[in-house]
Amino acid sequence: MTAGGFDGVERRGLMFVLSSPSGAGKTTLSRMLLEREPGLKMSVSATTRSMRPGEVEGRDYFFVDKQKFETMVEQGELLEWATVFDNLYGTPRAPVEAALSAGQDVLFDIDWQGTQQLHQKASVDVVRVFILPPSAADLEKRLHTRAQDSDEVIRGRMSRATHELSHWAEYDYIVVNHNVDDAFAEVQSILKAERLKRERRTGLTEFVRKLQRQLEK
Ligand SMILES: Nc1nc2c(ncn2[C@@H]2O[C@H](COP(=O)(O)OP(=O)(O)O)[C@@H](O)[C@H]2O)c(=O)[nH]1
Ligand SMILES: Nc1ncnc2c1ncn2[C@@H]1O[C@H](COP(=O)(O)OP(=O)(O)O)[C@@H](O)[C@H]1O
Repeated sequence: MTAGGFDGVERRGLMFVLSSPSGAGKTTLSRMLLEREPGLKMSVSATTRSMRPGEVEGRDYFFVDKQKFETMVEQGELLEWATVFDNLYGTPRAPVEAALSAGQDVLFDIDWQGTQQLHQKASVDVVRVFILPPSAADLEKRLHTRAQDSDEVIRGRMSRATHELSHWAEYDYIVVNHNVDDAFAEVQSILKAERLKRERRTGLTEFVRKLQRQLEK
């Protein structure tokens, strides 16, 4: 799991997790990160929920039925999985392992249950970021402006928000999404700083040795 360091120092790939109550802005921030951050690949989850207008199979999710999802669980094909809003969601293992071994970082839009499972499996490689909405009224407004769910589904998402929120303290970083450009800048800074962490930079010893040899000449 060695990522080509952008400054010539090899490092281990990391798993960058964004969680939030539904509607706080994870999908928006994920898309911005993927557009602007080279070396970052989205983990596309499998889900039993139905496709929303505008969603694309294989880009937003792999849409599967319950039977197929259960087979994936039985065959150990999922790195983590959980039930959210009465639907099943899970992270296919193979693409994550392939991306990490090809030297890429992986971005996850998963809930607190999945984050806990990933952290148990690979704690040092997992960076957990929780996105907060500025207020409950903003959250509800965003769910309505997204215009992809019925009023009943939105009510369900709002009532679940309290539960999702209660897990905020299990995360390494908290970003309040008032303004999308500011929130994006914060998330991007977290990624940049985490990429520079000494413990991930497997090539540092060799790099410093080389520097020392140069200095001794
Ligand atoms: N544990 C887990 N949660 C997931 C996965 N994929 C998506 N989720 C979470 O499921 C929740 C519902 O996702 P979705 O139906 O797309 O609605 P959204 O909240 O509007 O993005 C969100 O909290 C996602 O982060 C996954 O593979 N594993
Ligand atoms: N800072 C923001 N201010 C206003 N609207 C936002 C902001 N961030 C996201 N949105 C909008 O809120 C809605 C929900 O955002 P989305 O990224 O789909 O949230 P999530 O993936 O967390 O459910 C979308 O319509 C999105 O364009």
